Amino acid sequence: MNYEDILYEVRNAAAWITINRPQKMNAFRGQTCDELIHAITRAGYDRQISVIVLAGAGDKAFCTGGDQSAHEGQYDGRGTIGLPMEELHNAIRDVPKPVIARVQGYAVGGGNVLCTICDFTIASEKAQFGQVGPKVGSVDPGYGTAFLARVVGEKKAREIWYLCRRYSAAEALAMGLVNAVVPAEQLDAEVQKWCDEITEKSPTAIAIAKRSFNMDTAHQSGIAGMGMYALKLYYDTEESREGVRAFQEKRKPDFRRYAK
Ligand SMILES: CC(C)(COP(=O)(O)OP(=O)(O)OC[C@H]1O[C@@H](n2cnc3c(N)ncnc32)[C@H](O)[C@@H]1OP(=O)(O)O)[C@@H](O)C(=O)NCCC(=O)NCCSC(=O)c1cc(O)c2ccccc2c1O
Repeated sequence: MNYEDILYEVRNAAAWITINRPQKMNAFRGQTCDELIHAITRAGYDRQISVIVLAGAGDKAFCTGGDQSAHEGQYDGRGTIGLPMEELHNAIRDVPKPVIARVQGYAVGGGNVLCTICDFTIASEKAQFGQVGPKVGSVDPGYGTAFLARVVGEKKAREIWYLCRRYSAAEALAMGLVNAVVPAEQLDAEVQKWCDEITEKSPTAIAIAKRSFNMDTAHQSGIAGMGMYALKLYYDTEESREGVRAFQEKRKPDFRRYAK
């Protein structure tokens, strides 16, 4: 597969996969997800690779989730909602190698979900995290909600989703969403250090450990697949479209008329 939306580079035994859409704050469209699935699977089953790094190009954003300019009712790709999100999430979970999120800027919406699912997140002091779904007419009915609660606890996960606040790297570290925070200029060196430490270890032991960690929450994959059908129905409503329009028009959404 030729990549247009991502970059693929091998450094020592680490595959660095970078979302390369800085003009869209590294938001993903359908094609981006397909390329990410391909690259993660390629690295995951390449014997020369021991660890995968997921990154975003430029200074501003790791990833800001679904591309709101490629979103009208549903997104522009394949799958139930026009984005093969559940396949992408499963690819990160299923590859027998650790995946590290390298976060230098915004990890927002689906970008924050990617961090949540990755085995590790290493962040610059300038990174910011948060969910935006209920502000823009979206929600992740799978790992982004249920698995987030496993990572940061139920109360914090509900706060993150219901209030849609932004959290600094230090706050993310304190809540267990991030493994390490370093000054921006040390980020790549720190990530490479983690990669090199992993590379020294037994790949089979790590692969079994990863599967074993996944086992406890494996049912969430089924919930996510089913949840996509609910999300599709939601995306077809005026309530969801109001969220997307408000973001595009840079105004506050008016959701009150849809109160249940
Ligand atoms: C990221 C921000 C917090 C940045 O705010 P700031 O005020 O600094 O900058 P601007 O808001 O002015 O943005 C600058 C520039 O970037 C464009 N942009 C930012 N994000 C996106 C995006 N996601 N898509 C397209 N374009 C984006 C923005 O329009 C500006 O462009 P200009 O041309 O005007 O300069 C802030 O931008 C922000 O909060 N962004 C919201 C991002 C968003 O809505 N993301 C989608 C959330 S939904 C989602 O990710 C998602 C969808 C699904 O369907 C899922 C399904 C299943 C599981 C998970 C899913 C999922 O997570």
